[in-house]
Amino acid sequence: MNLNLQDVGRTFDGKEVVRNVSFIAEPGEIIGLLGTSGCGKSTILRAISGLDDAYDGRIEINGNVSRKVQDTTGFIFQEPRLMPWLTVLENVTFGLKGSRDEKEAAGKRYLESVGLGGSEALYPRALSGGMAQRVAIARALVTSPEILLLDEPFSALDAFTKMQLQDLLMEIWKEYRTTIILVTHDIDEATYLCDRIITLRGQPGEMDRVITIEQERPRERGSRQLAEYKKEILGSLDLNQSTQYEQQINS
Ligand SMILES: Nc1ncnc2c1ncn2[C@@H]1O[C@H](COP(=O)(O)OP(=O)(O)OP(=O)(O)O)[C@@H](O)[C@H]1O
Repeated sequence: MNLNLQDVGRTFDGKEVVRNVSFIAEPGEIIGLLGTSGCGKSTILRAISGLDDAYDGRIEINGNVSRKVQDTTGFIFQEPRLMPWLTVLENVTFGLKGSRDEKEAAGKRYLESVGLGGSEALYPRALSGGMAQRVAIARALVTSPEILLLDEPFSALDAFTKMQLQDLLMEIWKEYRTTIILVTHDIDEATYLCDRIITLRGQPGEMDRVITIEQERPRERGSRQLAEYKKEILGSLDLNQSTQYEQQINS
């Protein structure tokens, strides 16, 4: 899946919040969008997703312009957004086309691949935050998306679960080679997962740097090389506009 953004911008009620965002994501590439709060990361993701069609500029998916939600796009949000009255398996297969047997088989397969084989009959209330987010990942994958849009998918999780799910995402990516656009506040997460990181800054948010992470996978968390990238990214962010990164400067 090739994704091409050309001069994408967005204005809400006369207020410009995103300006001139352009980049190409090659098939299988993982691109991180990083920037201080309010610089327009989620707005860009919503434009790519087709959930918002009132943006300026042009977004092409595999060479086609479309302002509608695509079947080939999967979403994972910060919170799992599961339906409490449906079982884990029903949550994953909800809205899927095909016979009941086909849907169940697909749901089970993807639950297995996120480490939740055997949990099909549970209800969301019985799940930990990490398990619930695994269900959300399975639900996104079950449609065989060519592009995955991730909006701070792990930021509500504790540090340990977060690392487990980042590694799970890497395993899934190795298998399916899905193009991934990842919005995150976590610089370590971005340097660990992404091929390229786009930093955004200002109001309206504009692209500042595009940083290619030239490191083989699997990467080593906390390595000297990733620390160098982190320094470069911190140098690009509007830190005086945000307290969000203070903790990350010191870690
Ligand atoms: N539907 C909307 N109507 C009006 N303003 C909006 C709307 N959606 C977003 N905005 C504004 O656009 C700006 C960018 O918001 P957005 O959520 O994209 O930022 P963000 O970088 O993802 O922030 P955060 O990191 O805090 O999630 C903000 O000033 C926000 O208030």
